[in-house]
Amino acid sequence: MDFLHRNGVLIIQHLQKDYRAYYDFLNFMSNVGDPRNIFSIYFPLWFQLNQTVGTKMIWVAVIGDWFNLIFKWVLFGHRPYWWVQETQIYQNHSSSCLEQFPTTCETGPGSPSGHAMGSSCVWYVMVTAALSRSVSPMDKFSVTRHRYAGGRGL
Ligand SMILES: O=P(O)(O)OC[C@H]1O[C@@H](O)[C@H](O)[C@@H](O)[C@@H]1O
Repeated sequence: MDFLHRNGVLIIQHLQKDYRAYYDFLNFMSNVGDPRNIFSIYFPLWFQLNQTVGTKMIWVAVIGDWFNLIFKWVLFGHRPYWWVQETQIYQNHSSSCLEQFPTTCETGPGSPSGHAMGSSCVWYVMVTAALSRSVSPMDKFSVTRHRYAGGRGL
């Protein structure tokens, strides 16, 4: 497991150092996808616009959270932010310093990340809903054009 955590820390450091310029964008994406928005914003909003998408949203929240809870019980994983402080593998106090953010200050088991699971589900439902809304008018147009061309024997 130490191998996995050590590489996780390296990846976090790489992201925190080399992608600092994208901080605002990544933070925005993370906040928009925050699963807590499902109940207060996305479900009521999407249910008015499209009941199927609204229902999908609520199922994603319930099933996703349930799976995350089960996985957390089974894996009971460390969080990188406390693992770097406690592990003995870094010699002479050379442990890495990781920057913390309000969303990473959690006290429960860290693996798998509920935020990552929830956000990807939220983004998946919203992007597929947006794509199907934008693709449908084009499909209707091409079907109409095909029929028109067929009717004229073209
Ligand atoms: O399991 P993680 O990654 O710490 O994320 C859990 C947290 O994810 C956040 O997105 C939710 O708003 C919190 O309610 C939740 O506790």
